[in-house]
Amino acid sequence: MTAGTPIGIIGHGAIGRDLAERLLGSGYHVTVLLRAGSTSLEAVPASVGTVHTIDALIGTRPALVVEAAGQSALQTLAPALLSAGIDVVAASTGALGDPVVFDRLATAAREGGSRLVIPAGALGGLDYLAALRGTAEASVRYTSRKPPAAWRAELVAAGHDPAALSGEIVLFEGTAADAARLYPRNLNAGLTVALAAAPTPVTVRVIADPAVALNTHEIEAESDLGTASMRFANRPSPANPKTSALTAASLAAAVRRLLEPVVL
Ligand SMILES: NC(=O)C1=CN([C@@H]2O[C@H](COP(=O)(O)OP(=O)(O)OC[C@H]3O[C@@H](n4cnc5c(N)ncnc54)[C@H](OP(=O)(O)O)[C@@H]3O)[C@@H](O)[C@H]2O)C=CC1
Ligand SMILES: O=C([O-])CC(=O)C(=O)O
Repeated sequence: MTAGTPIGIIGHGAIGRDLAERLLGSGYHVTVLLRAGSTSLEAVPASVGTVHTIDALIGTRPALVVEAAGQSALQTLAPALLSAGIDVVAASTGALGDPVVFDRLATAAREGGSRLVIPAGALGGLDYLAALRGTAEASVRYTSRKPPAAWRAELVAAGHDPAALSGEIVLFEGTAADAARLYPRNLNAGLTVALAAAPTPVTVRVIADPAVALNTHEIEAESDLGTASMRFANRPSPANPKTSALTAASLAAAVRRLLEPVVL
């Protein structure tokens, strides 16, 4: 990285704001894409550039762009960046559960000579899951376990009082794609696990658990190579309780990995 290397970020919410601070601190020049009239504009510091269109972001000639805005932003904005030869680091990986979206982005990257990068986000251990490819009898289970406060609306809709749960409630069990579609702001991590482990099948469970205080992600893998059990207990972002504070730190690590000469 040379000082002042331009980086783009889509979104300036809990993740985008934290990430921008981290990148500024490392000497990058940051430009944020926000919709005109967005309330997030108020919190953008003077040291960060702002643009309102994808063409204007491309015009800043970013070394790469990080999406931290939501599944629909990834789906609609990433193709133009990838086609223009700009690598995109995607936070909202859940959008890739739709095979049409996945193919559109993969085609844009192939044709533009760029890469769509899937970061670990709120998790870790993706290298282990990727290594299972081609291994017999492999299976992976991912469990998202968050405090009832993170699932207030869903619990009420299912007839539960979020403040009075005596034990865990399984809200969902099924595929990562269905989980990411049903819970677009909470279950990107399940799709990240599925992308890393593919074609190993992944079962996803979503649990509201009064016994946990943190956003907890559990990954269990079994195969001919052995077993793995990983657990990440993340503090929520102060700006958004659905989002783990780890996510912005993980995106900053992904930027370093892509732009610095020694790759971990
Ligand atoms: N991979 C992972 O492990 C994780 C992924 N995520 C993903 O990251 C996303 C962002 O999380 P978080 O920062 O907590 O969310 P926030 O709601 O705090 O912030 C979202 C930001 O994106 C902006 N935004 C939304 N849509 C667009 C758009 N089309 N164009 C430009 N800006 C847009 C919002 O501005 P405004 O609405 O004012 O326009 C806001 O600034 C989540 O929705 C989720 O998809 C989150 C946690 C973990
Ligand atoms: O940040 C988290 O704990 C996970 C999350 O919201 C997501 O996967 O979308």
